[in-house]
Amino acid sequence: MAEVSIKQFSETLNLSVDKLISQLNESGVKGKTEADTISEDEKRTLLNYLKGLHGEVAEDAPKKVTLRRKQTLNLSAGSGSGKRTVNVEVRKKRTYVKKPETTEEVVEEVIEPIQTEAVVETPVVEEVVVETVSETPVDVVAEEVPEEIMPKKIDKTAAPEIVAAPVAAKEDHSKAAKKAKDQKHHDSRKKNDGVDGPKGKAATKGRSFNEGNGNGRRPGKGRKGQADKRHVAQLDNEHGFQKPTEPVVKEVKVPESITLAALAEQMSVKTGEVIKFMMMELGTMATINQVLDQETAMLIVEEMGHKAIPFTEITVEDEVVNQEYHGATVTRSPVVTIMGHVDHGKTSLLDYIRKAKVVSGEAGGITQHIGAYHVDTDKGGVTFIDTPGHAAFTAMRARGADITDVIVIVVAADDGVMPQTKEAIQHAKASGVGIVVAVNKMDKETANMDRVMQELVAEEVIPEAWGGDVQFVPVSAKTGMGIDDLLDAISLQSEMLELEAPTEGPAKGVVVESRLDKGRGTVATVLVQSGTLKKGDIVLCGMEYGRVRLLVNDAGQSVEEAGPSIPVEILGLSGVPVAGDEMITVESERKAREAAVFRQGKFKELKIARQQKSKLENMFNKMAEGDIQNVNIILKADVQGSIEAISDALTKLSNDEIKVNVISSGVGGINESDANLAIASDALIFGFNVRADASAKRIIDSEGIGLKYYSIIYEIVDEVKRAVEGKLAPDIQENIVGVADVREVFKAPKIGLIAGCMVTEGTVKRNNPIRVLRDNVVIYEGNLESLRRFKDDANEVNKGMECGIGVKDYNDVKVGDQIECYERVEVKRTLD
Ligand SMILES: Nc1nc2c(ncn2[C@@H]2O[C@H](COP(=O)(O)OP(=O)(O)OP(=O)(O)O)[C@@H](O)[C@H]2O)c(=O)[nH]1
Repeated sequence: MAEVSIKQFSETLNLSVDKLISQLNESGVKGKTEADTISEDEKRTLLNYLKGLHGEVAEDAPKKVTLRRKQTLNLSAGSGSGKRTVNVEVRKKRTYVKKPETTEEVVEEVIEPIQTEAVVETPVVEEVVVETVSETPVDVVAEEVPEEIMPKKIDKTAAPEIVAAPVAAKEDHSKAAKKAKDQKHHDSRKKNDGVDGPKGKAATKGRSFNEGNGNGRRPGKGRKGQADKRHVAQLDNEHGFQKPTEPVVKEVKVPESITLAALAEQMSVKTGEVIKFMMMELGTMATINQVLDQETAMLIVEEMGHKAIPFTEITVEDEVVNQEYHGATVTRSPVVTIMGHVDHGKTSLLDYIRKAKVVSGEAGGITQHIGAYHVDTDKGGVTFIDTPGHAAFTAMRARGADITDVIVIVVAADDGVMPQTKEAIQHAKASGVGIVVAVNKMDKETANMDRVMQELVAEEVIPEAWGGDVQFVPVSAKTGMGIDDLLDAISLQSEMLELEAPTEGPAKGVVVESRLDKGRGTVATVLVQSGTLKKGDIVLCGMEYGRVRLLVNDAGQSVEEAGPSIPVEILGLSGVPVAGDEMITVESERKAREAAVFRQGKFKELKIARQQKSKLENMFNKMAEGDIQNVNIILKADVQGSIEAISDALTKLSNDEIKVNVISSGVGGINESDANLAIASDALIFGFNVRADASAKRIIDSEGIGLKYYSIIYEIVDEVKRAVEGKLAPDIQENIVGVADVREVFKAPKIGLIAGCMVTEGTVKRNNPIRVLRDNVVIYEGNLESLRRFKDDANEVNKGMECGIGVKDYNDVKVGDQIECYERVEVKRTLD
């Protein structure tokens, strides 16, 4: 806590400077002036002194906080003019003892004795004290009793009011203050409960209104409260502190954590009062911005005379995500992912099953690729995820979508276990999903089932035939041999899983594929997991939402609904969701939109955090601090030679503390799989003379992956080297300023080849260097010879405009190429 001056502290305490100084003197903190600061220790000394003065225990003793609750009931007895109303007051007192060393709280309940004229114990569950407050014929109350003296009608549900404890005016101040303090716990609410003010007779012995505030006014809301408050304040000022009093009991919602200032605002009191209260009652020095936990905040609220209601903040998103899924459950089809080494026949197998089981069964249906399809077999339905490969599986799992029930590992009988087979086994084992092995290409002469079995045993995949629990099925995607057996094996495997899902209630599913279709807009393939998704439903899909305009099944037919384990395309989303995003139906579009907006906001925060982390500079800065030991790099390049050279050079930069790993490399543009791998392994992507394709760009942008393009080997190595060494010299940053698509190529007399282009991104500038890209690979680097709009020379051409480009010293531009215009900027790098 920052030090405050005596003057500031006196203002916080609502006390004159002189009074505070004199109290400090008395407590032993001598020689303070207005401008001096007061330390925490000095405040504590003052607090202990004042507590001693109030007859309270010193600071080290357990702290006691008392909470009271009072309820008033209205009982009627008799009838007609003899009808009597008896006000019953139930009091409950709860004392928390806060021990100094521990946070343990001892809770004891005591009965508050009330001085009354007639005390009767009633058989209520809680211990009860009943006080006869008024005896008035009910019938005459409204008309005949003047408001001034009319007993306030009791509303059983009304919250009690509070005023300060009245104290006999003639008592000397110190005595009065002591009494006020003593009686605060006993009396403060008793007089303010809204049942006081009996006609001409004090409800409480020896504490009539006249005696209490000396003005004869009935205690209640408004002026009475102020009068009492003033009075007590005056008395309390003798000691510099006054118990905060509020005329209205508020229901204060207390979240899991709240700042002191926010809590004060909720109670409509000044922050100073809460600080003072905490100091006096809890012996804690608090600041305005101090965050209080729910328990402490509730204690303060209750003790300051309000009603604390604990609550956990529930966002629309929580509400939407945690909705109940109910209804009768039905057995659902298993969801199968096929994995295996390249060329072992994954696609052929999927195609064979699809052709055999879907097209034949659905005459007229147009088979289309939607990323998943459902087949019916004699043993029941099976849903195949039609995005073979580990990348898709990893991408989904990276997003927390474990949709697969069975993994089929395809191993070519003539090739055996290969690196990606091992990888597939690892993926399957990591996900805990059951395996079925399809030994493919059994039609080939060189097929060797035994060899495959032996090699898989070495990978701890033991066939049933050899006493293990994995079914091995010999198949041929070429001849169709064993395909039915494979489907049977899948059904058997899934029977053991007892797959069930509710068919009613809100639908829930996972996005398997998504794209932006020119004619149809956003198209997402969703695999429904539970409930039934219907046309017209409102859905929340990752960060997108919308009303389902159309549902299309895997045969290209429009359908009305889709139940568990059925894949369907949905149209009508606000944007393109990402594979692996969860889809849920939401009752209203407003809620769906709010949840989507909330997620977008949250995502931005995450993205910023990730971007910060994935920036090369930050990565290396962190390394300098010794945080990061491994730097993972995915390297894509135009030719194999560059990959080898760069990989070698980068790996050699590793030292004892830092390891530079090129975890994946390859020839060609940066694709979706590279981007997913970067997410999964927290890697940076380096593109050497290659660019990211559209889908990779989408992931890179949305996930904030670190991506850098280079065209000179020594630059890439040098930059990493400098960064590793922590010498972040000024950086030459390359910015792509414009991209133009080549639409036509024609020969102009004297000038040479002219590319008729459309600028698709940014601005193409006459004087900037350019590169020619073919299929996302750089094929030429140079400058512009000419840039023309119609017949005129132009310095710049903006996005959406056509232009003619002549590339200097290059005559091989073709339709479909891209001309990328870039600039080099020197960016000063700093270590922070
Ligand atoms: N003889 C024979 N050839 C097969 C069989 N299954 C697949 N092939 C052939 O093997 C080659 C690779 O098959 P794909 O289905 O493309 O293999 P894949 O595992 O999907 O390959 P990637 O998609 O590249 O990973 C193709 O030439 C197929 O015709 C089979 O059962 N018998």
